[in-house]
Amino acid sequence: MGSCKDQEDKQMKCAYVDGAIIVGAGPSGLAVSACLSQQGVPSLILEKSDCIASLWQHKTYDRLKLHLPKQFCELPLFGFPKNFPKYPTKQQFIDYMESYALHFSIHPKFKQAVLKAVFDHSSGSWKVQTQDCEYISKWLIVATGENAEPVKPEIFGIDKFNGPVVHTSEYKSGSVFRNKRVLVVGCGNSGMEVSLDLCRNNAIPHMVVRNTVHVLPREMFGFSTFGIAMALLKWLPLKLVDKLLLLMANITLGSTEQLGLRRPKTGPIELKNVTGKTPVLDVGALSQIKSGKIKVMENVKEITRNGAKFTDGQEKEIDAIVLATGYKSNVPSWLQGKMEDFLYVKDYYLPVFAERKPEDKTNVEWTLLHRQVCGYIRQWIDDNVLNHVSEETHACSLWNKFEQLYARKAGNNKLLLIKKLICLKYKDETLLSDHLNAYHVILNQLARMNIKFEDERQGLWLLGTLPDLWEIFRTSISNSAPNGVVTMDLAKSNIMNEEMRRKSQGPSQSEVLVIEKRGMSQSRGPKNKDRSKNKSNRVSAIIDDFLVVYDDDVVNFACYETNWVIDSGASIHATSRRDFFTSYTFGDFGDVKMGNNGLTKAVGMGDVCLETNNGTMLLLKTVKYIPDIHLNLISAGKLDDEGFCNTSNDGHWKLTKGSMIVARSKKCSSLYFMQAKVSDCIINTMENESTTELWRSRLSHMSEKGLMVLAKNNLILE
Ligand SMILES: NC(=O)C1=CN([C@@H]2O[C@H](COP(=O)(O)OP(=O)(O)OC[C@H]3O[C@@H](n4cnc5c(N)ncnc54)[C@H](OP(=O)(O)O)[C@@H]3O)[C@@H](O)[C@H]2O)C=CC1
Ligand SMILES: O=C(O)C(=O)Cc1c[nH]c2ccccc12
Repeated sequence: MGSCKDQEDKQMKCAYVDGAIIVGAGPSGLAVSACLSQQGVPSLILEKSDCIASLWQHKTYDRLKLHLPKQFCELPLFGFPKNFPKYPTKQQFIDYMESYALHFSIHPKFKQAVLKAVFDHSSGSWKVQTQDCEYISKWLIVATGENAEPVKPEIFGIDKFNGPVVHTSEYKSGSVFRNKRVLVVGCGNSGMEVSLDLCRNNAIPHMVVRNTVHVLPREMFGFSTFGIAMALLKWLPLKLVDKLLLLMANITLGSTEQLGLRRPKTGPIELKNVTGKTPVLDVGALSQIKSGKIKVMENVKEITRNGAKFTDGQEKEIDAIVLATGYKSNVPSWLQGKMEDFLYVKDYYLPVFAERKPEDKTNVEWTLLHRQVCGYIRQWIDDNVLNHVSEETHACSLWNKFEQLYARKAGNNKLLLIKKLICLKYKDETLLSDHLNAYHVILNQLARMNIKFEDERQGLWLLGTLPDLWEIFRTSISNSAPNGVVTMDLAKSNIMNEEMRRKSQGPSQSEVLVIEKRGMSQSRGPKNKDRSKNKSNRVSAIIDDFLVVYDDDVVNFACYETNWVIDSGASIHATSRRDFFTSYTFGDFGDVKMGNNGLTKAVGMGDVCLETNNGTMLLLKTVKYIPDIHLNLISAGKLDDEGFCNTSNDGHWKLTKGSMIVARSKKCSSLYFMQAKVSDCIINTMENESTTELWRSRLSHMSEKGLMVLAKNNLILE
């Protein structure tokens, strides 16, 4: 497979990829990689998630099976195992993907969310930026699929709904909805299959059908409908195949109209070609609709606290909502360029811009190309605009209509987008990378309308989208920004680092311990209660006379003040804060053993200048930059080597140079905590005599038990 050569870069690591970059380790990405490697072309797959086929592994329900026979779903060069059933289960499909990757030695780079990909004309290469590296290659292959992001429409009143609201990507099984009335919004394959699963778990699904839909049987007369369709298409024109399919569907299923499932005027295959809308293959839902167990509802007008109002005036009480509203590609949010450029890249410009049909194309080819281009252009269009052009099959008129719509709505859209930008807030339970994507999408849309913001404003605004609970994180970034300028890159990389840090600690360990208050033994009860009201500060342990709180949003420093652990056992100085460095070299500075015996990498090294509590400047040399470490660490041994004198006596620790006291703290187990400000000046005033005022560390009284908690949470280096 491909390899990459790292290069030093001012802000961001950068890697030259030997071969092609493939974005996405789903079935398509793996297949492309395998085919390329068979031709001797190396490639590197960048994958946002932590595994291959992540949609299958993380975002599918338990009961899912392929609904096309396996021979239509196998990847090139290495087929399904012979013993797999005709319709493999989700787990079988995942196992097949895993063995496929193994067979071709495909090793994607995981947790690489592509934020931006731009073609650099001067070097003739693609620059693909993830949260922590810029990958450079001559070739970019986009294999992120059509289902990269769940679509969660804003339904009026849904924020007031009292029960759970889940998207099908989060739905696993109907067992948790037993005896509950569930509103399933959407009647694609997901909506139908989830409704069926709810029925089988004795829940009461109400499925919203707002539009026409083609429901076909999965099999007709013992043959898969898809197989029949593909076979007929070899011999007959598309429209005729559609007619035959509908005829046979009517024979096997009966009319679906009276069940509330009206068919579109366009046939199923033509509709799929033109709009991308997949026919629903029935795997049992239809008979549950017939028996009344799945209730078909019209579109939702409004969601109330405990129910829904429908457009036909009906009102129903409901206990939960499942959004089966589909997925969308995220490509337009990170692949930079104008739609027009992509028409040229894909050779799709002819139907839009050519005056008449080129002579080398037949009428059939020309019509097909028009339809393909229409389908392609529609992927770029917002849902609300899509409704106006969904029936258009002529590329040129679609383009004109689309331009008119946008031109007419431009002012309105600008306002809408600005409003969106202002209202965008990060929600704690979502992925930060998704939030960044959403932010980028708005900025890109505005940029396309010629509304551009300077880099610093973009960076500051991004920080502003974080909720109030992130105040300390936000302040620390803006305080420590070089020259006080928070660039977009700085804001982004800090936020992504923070997400990585949180993820690497796992859900139960994603908090940082903060010693909050001393002497609580008398007043624990009410204080606890008060704290628990505040979502961010949850009391999790009371240790001796200290209240230890887990704080979701406090990083291990307070604003400009930072805490440093001075460890007699550590052999290096280290921090996870890239912005602390006054000088910095990027590179591989070796593996570092973590408290939990895991290994992590030092990816840079440099100097950090601290102002200790008594105003003394302390220059830490060769501090390692370790993105995964959770504390700022000073090695006592290394200070000794640098000519300082570490003394500890009777639980007190003192750092001196000559006659000057540089810092003091109280000893706690084998560690000391020191508070210091990070300074960006490089002068070392150690040579100057200065006042030896004492300082008090907030953490200096931490109990041994507290340290054990820190250690357990992998916050301390061995
Ligand atoms: N077993 C399998 O192999 C399965 C395969 N799939 C595939 O996965 C892909 C995604 O399927 P799916 O998740 O069903 O998504 P789809 O996009 O196919 O369907 C989304 C549904 O939600 C409706 N919808 C969207 N927004 C709203 C709204 N605001 N109010 C009411 N209804 C709304 C759409 O209606 P409208 O048409 O009016 O826009 C449509 O019925 C498809 O290709 C599908 O074939 C899915 C499940 C199982
Ligand atoms: O499941 C999918 O994603 C499909 O595309 C299925 C499909 C596309 N065209 C068809 C025609 C008849 C039956 C199934 C399909």
